[in-house]
Amino acid sequence: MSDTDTSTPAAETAKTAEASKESAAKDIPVPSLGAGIEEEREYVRALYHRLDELREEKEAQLTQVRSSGAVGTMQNVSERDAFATLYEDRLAQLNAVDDRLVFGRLDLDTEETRYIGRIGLTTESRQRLMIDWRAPEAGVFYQATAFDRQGVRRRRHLLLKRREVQGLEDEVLDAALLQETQENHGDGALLAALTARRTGQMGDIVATIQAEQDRIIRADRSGVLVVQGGPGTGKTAVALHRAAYLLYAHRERLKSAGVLIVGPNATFMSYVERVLPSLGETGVVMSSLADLYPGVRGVEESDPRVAEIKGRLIWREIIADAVAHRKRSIAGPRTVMVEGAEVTVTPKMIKRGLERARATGKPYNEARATFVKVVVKEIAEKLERQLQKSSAGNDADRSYLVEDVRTSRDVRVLLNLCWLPRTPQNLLEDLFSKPGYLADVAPSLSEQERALLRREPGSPFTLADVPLLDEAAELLGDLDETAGREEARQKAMREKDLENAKKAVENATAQLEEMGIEGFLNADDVVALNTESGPALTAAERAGVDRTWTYGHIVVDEAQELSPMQWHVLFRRCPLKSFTAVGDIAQGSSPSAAASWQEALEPFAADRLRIEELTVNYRTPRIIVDLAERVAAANGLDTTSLRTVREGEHEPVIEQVEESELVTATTEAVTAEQKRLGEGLVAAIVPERLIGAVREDLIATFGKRVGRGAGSMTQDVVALTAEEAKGLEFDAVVLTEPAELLDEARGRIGSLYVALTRPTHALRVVASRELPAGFR
Ligand SMILES: Nc1ncnc2c1ncn2[C@@H]1O[C@H](COP(=O)(O)OP(=O)(O)OP(=O)(O)O)[C@@H](O)[C@H]1O
Repeated sequence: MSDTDTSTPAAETAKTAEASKESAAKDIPVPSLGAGIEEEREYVRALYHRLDELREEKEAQLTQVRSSGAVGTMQNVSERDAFATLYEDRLAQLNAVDDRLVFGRLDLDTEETRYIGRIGLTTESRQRLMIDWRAPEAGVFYQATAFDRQGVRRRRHLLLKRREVQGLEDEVLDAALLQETQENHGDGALLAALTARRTGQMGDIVATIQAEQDRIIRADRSGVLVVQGGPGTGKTAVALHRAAYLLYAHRERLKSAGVLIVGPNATFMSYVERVLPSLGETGVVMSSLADLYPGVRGVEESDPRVAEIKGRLIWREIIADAVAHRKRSIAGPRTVMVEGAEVTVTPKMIKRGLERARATGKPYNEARATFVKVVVKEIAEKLERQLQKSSAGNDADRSYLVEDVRTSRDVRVLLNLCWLPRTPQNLLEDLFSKPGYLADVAPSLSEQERALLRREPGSPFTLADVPLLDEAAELLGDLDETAGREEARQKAMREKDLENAKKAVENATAQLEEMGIEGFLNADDVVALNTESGPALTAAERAGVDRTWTYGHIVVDEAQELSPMQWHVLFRRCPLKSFTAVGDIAQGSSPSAAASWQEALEPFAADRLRIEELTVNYRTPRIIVDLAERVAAANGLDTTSLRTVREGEHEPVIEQVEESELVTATTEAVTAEQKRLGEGLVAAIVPERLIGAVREDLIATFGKRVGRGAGSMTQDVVALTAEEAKGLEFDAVVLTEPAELLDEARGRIGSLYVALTRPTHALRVVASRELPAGFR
């Protein structure tokens, strides 16, 4: 296809007919039911050939569109940018799905064969080569069982390494077929995935999604879906695949509104960041709870009591009162100087301004603009009357007076005294550094609680401050009253440009489809991608920097940790209340962690709550889960007993050492695990107090192989606190001084339970103190 093709419609039709005759002859033969690995390899090569072809086409189109001022029917720069964005997006998607492009094959009762892969692919002549895993026709690949075949005779897993088929795994569901074909047995695709070495970066599970997970992934978008599941049951994996599924099934709506994925911290976000791109989806916003307020990264709140207080919903009222508190009239008349003239401002004049501003119903800073306008006008009129009087009725034009009043220093001071312009940051800073102010607006907090909140001005904002900043921003509104107008003007201009772009894309849609790949952006998507902020920013990028952006869906991981205020902020960002929240009530360790999902979500979505449960642990072997469950039970934590996929080969090892040896013993334990595994990722989970020393000691032994947080491919040793280990997993874990981890969490067993369930293969405990109950 060429954007500059000027052939007549008749000539075009003739050409297309010829082309499809030619390509029909080139239909790619689908390997038969009895096909072995060589035939499958050939087919997979054909799939990659098609992928490469599409990629080349896209690259050529992109080069062409970039190098030309205006192409074909495109009339302006905006159109060109829209096309460039479209091609770049598609190219990024085609590149992202290269690794293990295809993973499944279905043979059906109808004799139809379907290949299942990361995206849908068709030839130019519309032969369907591969189906997107999210398409309805692919659903049976995950759902069919021997008891409920759903028309499936055989499910075949194609095990690829990069582009190469390395093996086949067959599950024959139709008994009659067992006689006819030779089954390919192996380790099992699922087991192979589960025992594979960890890299420090989460991978997708698209090839081996299990039926109970698939049902959740494809569940209806509306309402709040809570997925409760013990450690390692695939909650994070399911949440991310669900985001990809929803983007596929509701592309129109979600591509422009965006999907937000929220996780507990930056380490976790970088652990999961590659999953969605590997599924061909890039249009999501990922944010940790600390980053939800643009421009601020909340630091850890060091006192859990403070975090708990700041998590309460009463802050909606406290902040509303704090905002209202800074509006007041004056006690008596005040004289101000305007360009050498004295004017007396009366409380009545101020009151009229306050009332008019209040009547606008706008947020604080925006209503202040009305207040300023009204009072300035009142003063100017009074001044004019005075001048008229003193110049004996001289009716000269005195329209300049308004500007004189506005710029008078006295007037500005007076206006600020009555109605101070505020930012969320300075409002919070005042609340926490001025005890009198807090006492006035937060009578519901005890004196002791207020004392705990006290801090010096200039202290960094914390994780627990983030929702309070957001609440304040909502009530304060935009500080710069002119910003909105300029934005509106630019928006109108862009809308006009984009209407043209949309027309151009529509013209080309038919041709785009012929490129043979499903799920292309349509004209609306292109417009949506470009509206308001120009072609350089995608919807996701714009949403990420805009606090007031409302999303089409929000996914929350480790949702049990959220405080009521954090939920409050998230619900504001999705007025549709379309949520997927995954977590484990038993793993709760934050001071605001909820005791039940109902309790956590009732204030926001009582009638829209659905709870699903995942019950199989895919990560941790039985022998380690047994220990974790024993420790949990002995410490009064109520966990549902998990089924596990693997028994495990390595019994947990417990070493008792002297206090002074803790650090070196940790390094030795890491070394021992490294040796035992041969290759893989080993984590030392240690108390906060020891993290620095352990890291240093590990670096002395392992050098650059040591990383903190989610390691990259080259880092195979990491040292973290229990809090940081949340949601992550490692081939082996060395757990240092569990009794201290329990102290750190003020006796809450949740984070120790989390630490014990991180390994995929082995666990070693190093302790100097007495072990918490349940370890022996
Ligand atoms: N169907 C599956 N196929 C292959 N691997 C899977 C499957 N389901 C889960 N896993 C793997 O199991 C591990 C645990 O999954 P995940 O991290 O999503 O669990 P989780 O429930 O979020 O755990 P936690 O609550 O302990 O953080 C991951 O390595 C994931 O890739």
